[in-house]
Amino acid sequence: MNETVLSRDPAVQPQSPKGAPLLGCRDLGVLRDGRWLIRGVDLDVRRGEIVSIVGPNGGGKTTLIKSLLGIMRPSAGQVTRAAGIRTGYVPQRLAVDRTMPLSVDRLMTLVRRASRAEIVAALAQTGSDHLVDRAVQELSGGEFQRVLIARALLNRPDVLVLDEPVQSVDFTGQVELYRLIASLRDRYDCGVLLVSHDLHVVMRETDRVLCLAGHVCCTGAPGDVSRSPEYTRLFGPTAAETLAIYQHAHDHAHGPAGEIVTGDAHNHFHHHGHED
Ligand SMILES: Nc1ncnc2c1ncn2[C@@H]1O[C@H](COP(=O)(O)OP(=O)(O)OP(=O)(O)O)[C@@H](O)[C@H]1O
Repeated sequence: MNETVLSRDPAVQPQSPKGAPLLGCRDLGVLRDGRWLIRGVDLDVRRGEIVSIVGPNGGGKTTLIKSLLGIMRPSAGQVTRAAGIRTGYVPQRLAVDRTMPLSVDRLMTLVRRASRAEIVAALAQTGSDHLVDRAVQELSGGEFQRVLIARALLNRPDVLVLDEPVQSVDFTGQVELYRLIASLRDRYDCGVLLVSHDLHVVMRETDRVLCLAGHVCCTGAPGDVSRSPEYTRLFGPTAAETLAIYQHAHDHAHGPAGEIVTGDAHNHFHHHGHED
């Protein structure tokens, strides 16, 4: 493992202290085709913390991170970004066709140039340097995700943004991947923003959770987590079986677009509320 190749050069960019806000938004909204995909979202990712965005399909998780990264244009509110920070992004989907012949080495440099030494060093950070000459289409789901994380590390990010990093990975692999992400946070003292469908594995390594269903349903520390039938309905029975679930009382419902619906909430998309 070569720490020096990827280490930050303080002469080039002084690092802000732990806890310093790096990336976030205020009252962020994205309107497309007359529909608010997300609305009124406040978020901060600070140096040294892992923030997880959870929520149902179509809840706007990808929309939020793409807006934070400048890939999608917000329609309301503000993105806040500390001066000079670098981001590393592990997208949910890659524009490259995984069935096309492509080596890991080449995949690593599709978006930004890097030397062979830098590529191998980045891969080593995710325990995948032995894969450098392999064909991408031969990789397992877990190996592929590790390579993508290594690729994001090439940018020496202050904030690592991962959109569903454990997709196509089995349960044990998911635990290992989240441990890896936590160890990268410790090693680089970066902030981490990650998206997940569910709560159960992500909770073990996360500092703060934001539940997004068009708007922020709730946000807080995983220490506040406990079981809740409403969350079981939202995230499925696995979440309830494997982990305490985010603590909040449930007092409203959301319609299909995430809007708050009052009245007979049980007939709606999901039903929950806030303690705070
Ligand atoms: N550019 C766009 N124009 C119009 N609608 C969009 C656009 N991008 C996303 N959407 C819609 O916005 C909603 C939120 O999508 P998004 O991908 O952000 O949700 P998500 O929470 O990441 O979902 P998933 O968990 O399925 O990945 C969806 O209904 C989607 O179809």
